[in-house]
Amino acid sequence: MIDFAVPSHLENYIGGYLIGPLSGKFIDNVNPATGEVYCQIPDSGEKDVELAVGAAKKAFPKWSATPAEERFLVLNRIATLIDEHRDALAEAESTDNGKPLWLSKRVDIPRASANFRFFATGIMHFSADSHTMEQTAINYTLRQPIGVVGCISPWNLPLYLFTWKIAPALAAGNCVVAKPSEVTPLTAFLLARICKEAGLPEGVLNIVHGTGPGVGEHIVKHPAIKAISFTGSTRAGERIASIAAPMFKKLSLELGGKNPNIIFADCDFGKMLKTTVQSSFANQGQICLCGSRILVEESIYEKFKTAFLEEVKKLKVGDPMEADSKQGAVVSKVHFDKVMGCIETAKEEGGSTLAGGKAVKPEGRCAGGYFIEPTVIEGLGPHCRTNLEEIFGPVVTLQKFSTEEEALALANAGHYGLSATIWTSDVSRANRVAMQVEAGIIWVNCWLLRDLRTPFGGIKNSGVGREGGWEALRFFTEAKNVCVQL
Ligand SMILES: NC(=O)c1ccc[n+]([C@@H]2O[C@H](COP(=O)([O-])OP(=O)(O)OC[C@H]3O[C@@H](n4cnc5c(N)ncnc54)[C@H](O)[C@@H]3O)[C@@H](O)[C@H]2O)c1
Ligand SMILES: O=C/C=C/C=C(\O)C(=O)O
Repeated sequence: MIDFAVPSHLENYIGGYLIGPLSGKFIDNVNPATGEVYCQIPDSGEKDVELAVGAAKKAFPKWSATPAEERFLVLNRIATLIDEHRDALAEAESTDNGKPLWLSKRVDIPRASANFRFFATGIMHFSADSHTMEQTAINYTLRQPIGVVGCISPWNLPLYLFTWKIAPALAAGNCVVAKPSEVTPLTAFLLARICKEAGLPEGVLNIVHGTGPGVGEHIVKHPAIKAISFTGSTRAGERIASIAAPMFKKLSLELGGKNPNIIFADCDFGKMLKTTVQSSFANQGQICLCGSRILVEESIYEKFKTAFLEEVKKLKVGDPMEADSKQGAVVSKVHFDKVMGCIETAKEEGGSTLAGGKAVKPEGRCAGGYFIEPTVIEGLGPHCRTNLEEIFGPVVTLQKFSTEEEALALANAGHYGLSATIWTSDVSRANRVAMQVEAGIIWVNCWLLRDLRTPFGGIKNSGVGREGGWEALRFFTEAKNVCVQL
């Protein structure tokens, strides 16, 4: 039986054991929907990372030599246990993060089990190349696990993104030192209990809780950790690259976005409208793929604006545990202040607030929580802070364009290049625009439709490297070519 009760103090998972931080220090963990502290998180440091690396190094020879079929079995058991305990995990995720419970149940937790299942099965099909030099030689390429790798994840999709890194790393035969966000550590802690129950050998996965500077940087700096997979802000990505690059570590950086949602007049208006409400405000706008810059063709601009505002005003913001709350709380007081500050900046820059713009104060249990109205801003050009900087909250802007060239110029303004959505029923235009938008992920007439086999990642300041499918398994392995003369 796995215990899903939340203890007063979360623990690290090192060498197969759940243990407190060596310093004995903890950080408050706040429920953002109520503003109340509900448990303590280890404030781990360099020594805890050292312990975790030691455990991972010790486990590596055996785990890397374990047949893929056996790695499949244990990772698949983890997937099954996540599914079996979906409700408890979803409740933990929503309590920790503030997102609606229905969203955790429908998206976050099912995706976490899918990540394990996908890479568990994937590793049994993973293969490498061979190149024949006619009559002369044959080259074959080995794909060997790297050793100990580091995985660092953010707070917006906590278990979803944590497992998206850990699963391919483990499937490929590596041992992992992982750090979830200190803002949302609970489901990673519960995952440790699941891994024990599933029979994951000790030391194969180690989870160290704590802050970016306290734990994350020590993972990045550790000489025995040969690859870092990081998802988070562009600023932290820069810092990580500055440490890891001179050490010649493999790096995968999934960073911020300021994604355009390009709406042409010939689109399926109803479908576009429904999806645009989601791509703007799902998870309180705290998804790196949210389309925060809505670009609309002039001829339908007014029609779109009226219909969109009508839908946005219907979105109920409130207690994440209530089934009719379309939006819950943003993740923390710090983030609440940041997003409210961005709304102020938009006003100072001359933007008009068409919807939202204010904090929401629900009655009862959530009176002390961090809730923000879905906010729509108009009247700002592409080069202001509001349209250049990632807000990562329930705030979108509207801009209009009259030609395809203008749409592209607006879409490509700025330094990010993560994703884009294109709405049109002209297939040639969809392909033409997709070719020219500067982003790593393009959706045509849909949003966040995910096939886990596809390469996932951004260009420009949105990161380097790709996750997903073979890309992830290639990232977590070293290619070694063997050339045999015939
Ligand atoms: N591209 C993607 O796939 C993707 C996905 C989700 C979130 N994000 C981005 O993440 C950001 C929001 O998440 P966040 O606020 O948790 O990001 P963050 O960069 O503050 O933190 C992410 C993680 O990195 C750790 N960290 C922070 N500083 C570090 C350092 N110097 N060294 C090592 N680790 C460090 C944090 O403790 C946390 O675990 C947004 O910018 C969002 O766009 C990107
Ligand atoms: O907030 C960022 C969302 C990232 C999503 C994925 O990495 C994914 O769907 O695989």
